[in-house]
Amino acid sequence: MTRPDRDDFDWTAAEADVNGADVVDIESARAARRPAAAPDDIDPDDAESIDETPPEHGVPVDPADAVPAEVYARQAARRPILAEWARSRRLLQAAVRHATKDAGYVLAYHAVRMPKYAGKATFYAPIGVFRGTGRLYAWAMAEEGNWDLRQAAASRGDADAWLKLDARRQRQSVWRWWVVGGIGFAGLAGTIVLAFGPWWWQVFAAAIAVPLLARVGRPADKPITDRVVQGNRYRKLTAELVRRALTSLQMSGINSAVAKDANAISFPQEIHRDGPGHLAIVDLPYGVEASEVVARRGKLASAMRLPLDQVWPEPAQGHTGRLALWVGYEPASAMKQPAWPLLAPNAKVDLFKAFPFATTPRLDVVDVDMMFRNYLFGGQPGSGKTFALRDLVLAAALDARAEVRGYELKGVGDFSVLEPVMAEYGNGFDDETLARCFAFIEWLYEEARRRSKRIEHYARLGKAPENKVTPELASLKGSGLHPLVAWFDELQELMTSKYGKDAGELLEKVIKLGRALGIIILIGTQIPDKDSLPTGITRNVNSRFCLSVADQTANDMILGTSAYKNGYRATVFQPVVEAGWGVLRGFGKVQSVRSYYVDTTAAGRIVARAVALRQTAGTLPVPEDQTRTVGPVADVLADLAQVWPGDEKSAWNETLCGLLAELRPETYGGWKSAQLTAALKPHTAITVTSVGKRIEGKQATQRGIHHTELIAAITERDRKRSAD
Ligand SMILES: Nc1ncnc2c1ncn2[C@@H]1O[C@H](COP(=O)(O)OP(=O)(O)OP(=O)(O)O)[C@@H](O)[C@H]1O
Repeated sequence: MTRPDRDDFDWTAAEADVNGADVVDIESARAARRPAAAPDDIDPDDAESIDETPPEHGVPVDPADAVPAEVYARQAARRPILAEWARSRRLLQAAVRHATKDAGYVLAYHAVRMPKYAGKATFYAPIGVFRGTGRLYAWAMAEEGNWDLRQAAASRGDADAWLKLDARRQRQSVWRWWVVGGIGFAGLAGTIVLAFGPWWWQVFAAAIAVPLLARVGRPADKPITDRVVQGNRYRKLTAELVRRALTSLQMSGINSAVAKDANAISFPQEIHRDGPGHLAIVDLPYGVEASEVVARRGKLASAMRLPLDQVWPEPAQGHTGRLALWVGYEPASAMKQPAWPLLAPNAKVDLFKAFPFATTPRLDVVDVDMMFRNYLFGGQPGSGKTFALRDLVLAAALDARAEVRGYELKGVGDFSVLEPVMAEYGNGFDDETLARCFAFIEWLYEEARRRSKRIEHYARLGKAPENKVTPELASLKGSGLHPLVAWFDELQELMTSKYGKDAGELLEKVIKLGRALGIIILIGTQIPDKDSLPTGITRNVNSRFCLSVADQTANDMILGTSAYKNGYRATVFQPVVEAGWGVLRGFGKVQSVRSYYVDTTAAGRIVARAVALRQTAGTLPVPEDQTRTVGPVADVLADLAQVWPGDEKSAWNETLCGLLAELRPETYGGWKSAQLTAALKPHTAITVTSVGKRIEGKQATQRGIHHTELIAAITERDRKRSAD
């Protein structure tokens, strides 16, 4: 090594520095600097094969081994072996159904145009004969093969080259003429055979030959068959379409996030086929809730240029920002809902088991059961709640054990078709019907009390292990624990009448008490506010079906507090147009479903079957006898008259309750003044009022009734009975 010749350099110090440093082998140092991964396939001399990815800085914040392996395994998104639509019977069926439907459509489309096609084909076929012959001749002459070369030789005046090229053409043409000759001979033979063969041979040959010749003879821009116009029947759901739709909702949370990061809307699963449509699971930008998108269903449909009932956004499982957007191949209104399975001639219902009640937008069947449940149906006029409620009553009719009683307080007679199987039925909103309905609720309460005693008895015998009605007890004749289905349509009519307050309180008690005792309450209401539907009832009902409603308050009255906030919004349905659609809650996943549509004729068929079943089981109610078997209300007037204290003109309720309890402790035991007031409500002749009395020289006032009014009520009742 030559040292630089500089006089002022301290060589001794420099040597010492170098001695202190590590001496490194340059090759091994380079090797160490290269990335450890895949050292074999990197050629150090080839710059292009060197991995230039920047080295990772530090370890991951949450090292992989800190998360349990099984959690990782659960989270690992494996791609399915089979396509989503081929993995389940249901999806496969839906896909096949869709394909068949499409094929059927195309077939039908062409079938009706057959005469037109036949005319066109007959017109073009002769042209095809000439054009085909011309083409065959040109092919046999093999003129086209080296035409350009021969032309060039001719223009150059190169006779030698031209002759050689033409000889080549002739050679090619020879075998082609043989082929043409063969075809001609076969054609001739075929024609002779056809001429002498049976007629259908000729038809068959024409069916093949005419379209082929027409195909050759038609101008290139005039196809024989019409185009099957698909229009925008269905728009395939793509990530781009979903992104565009979501950003068109003008939601600041989405738009600002997407402006910063185009991938702020992500898809944890690929968009896949699901039933007759496609499902996109979407992770919305941070902080945006799926419910906010659900509320904008109309805008979403507009952004996709699709009818409203083709677009079904729902909150998805996982987190509140996950949206399940299902888009059908066609609008739900165009998809034919299958017939209600209970219309089948041998369908029966066991109220302890689930039966089909509705279908989802994907046409999956949704089953419901009725035992140990109370139902609340709500929706604005034309939402389809009466029809939905009637479905349940029809199902109940098909269980011969069930006793069906109910009132429709609209007065239209939607349920009159069920009259033959109902032990009690009222229709109307006049005072008398309302009074009967109220008396029925009181009877229900008494019935619940009676049933609780019966359950206690059977529990002691070991026949009701959970102190609940069992299928065996329900079937046991004389147990008095058979399913009792009590339905009320347009209950708001009763709740806003003078009976409302007491009826509400009693019905709440029945709902709470009766659930385990086989009493099933079904309520339909149009105005779900707290005057029309006491909160005590809405709170205690465990199965809810909210059809089209106008606002959030109504929605949450039916579906429960926060339902609207959580994205379960029946406000998105339009009355009449989307009749029967609603949000069903209480059966696993909260979802939008459409109740089966059963018109009155079909309902009549079910009732006829229910009558037959009940005749066999001996449970068909006697039409004339619609009175309840046991009921304090029926006898309370007579009982009061019997216990009336001497010739008093008026009496306090409290005194009367004590006397009634002495007369019939099993019925009146524990009655308070308010209960007597409620029991007397149906009898308009009696007014419970303040009655003053002098007791031991002191004046005291309490609620009570007058004897004259009691007598008047009895007279009126007797008059009505004889008139009936
Ligand atoms: N599941 C359904 N599928 C299709 N159409 C339905 C369905 N249910 C009801 N409809 C239609 O909607 C109309 C209104 O239904 P329904 O009488 O049950 O409404 P409603 O909510 O009870 O209205 P209102 O309070 O005025 O009585 C019915 O005449 C029927 O044609």
